[in-house]
Amino acid sequence: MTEALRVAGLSHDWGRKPALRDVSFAVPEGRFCALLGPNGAGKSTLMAVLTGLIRPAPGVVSVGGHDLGRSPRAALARIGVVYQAPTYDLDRSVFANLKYFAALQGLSGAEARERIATSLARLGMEERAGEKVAALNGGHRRRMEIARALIHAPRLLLLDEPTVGLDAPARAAITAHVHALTAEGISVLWATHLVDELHPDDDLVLLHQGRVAAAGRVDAVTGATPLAEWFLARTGAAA
Ligand SMILES: Nc1ncnc2c1ncn2[C@@H]1O[C@H](COP(=O)(O)OP(=O)(O)OP(=O)(O)O)[C@@H](O)[C@H]1O
Repeated sequence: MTEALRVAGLSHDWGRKPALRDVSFAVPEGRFCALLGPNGAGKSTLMAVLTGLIRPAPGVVSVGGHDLGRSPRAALARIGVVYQAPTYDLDRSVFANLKYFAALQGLSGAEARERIATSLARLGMEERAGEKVAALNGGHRRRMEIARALIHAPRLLLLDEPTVGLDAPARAAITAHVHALTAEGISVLWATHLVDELHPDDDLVLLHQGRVAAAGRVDAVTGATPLAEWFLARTGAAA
């Protein structure tokens, strides 16, 4: 199977504090991979490396066959990112927010409009294009950010705890929308500490104290044990 992402032997220290230790895993094309870990496990640090904020050494991170350390531009062009902290202009419309991002990607005119419409439709947000972001609820704001991350047609979508602060129905809707993207061949790496966001046939990378503590298909790695119980037993964290 072709790989959308490969991480091989990644370590990172914040000063003298180790945050990631020899992290290795792969996300095949068209798969939803949950990066599951309790607070402080290293999820955001890993996302910072994958999005180029911390540059990895050559040979450590490969995106669709492009080495992030050697060819960051080619690697990053294949990635869409939804950061943990929201980033949008509240006083402008959904369309205007996406148009601004499209322009940053070098897209304009009819092509930009078409990409914006397609991206919003994927998240069930086409009806809201003309609404001011300030008028949207938290779930719709997040869906707008996910649509925005898809405008440049990335093959890999990275999301860092995208449902933080949302109520249960909004979390369920966003989780379902992002799972559905894999049917189009988009690969997803979804950082979370909430086990109910994972499906049994998803891939899972369990990060604990900066190390990969388990990896594989959710149902295969957990066996007969409920995921919440399995997670608690391995990390001591409440799910
Ligand atoms: N900018 C930073 N400077 C110093 N230490 C940091 C920085 N960012 C993270 N750390 C430390 O690195 C470790 C991993 O943190 P990280 O934020 O990557 O974990 P996380 O799994 O994303 O946790 P959370 O779910 O709380 O966001 C923690 O010990 C944290 O204190």
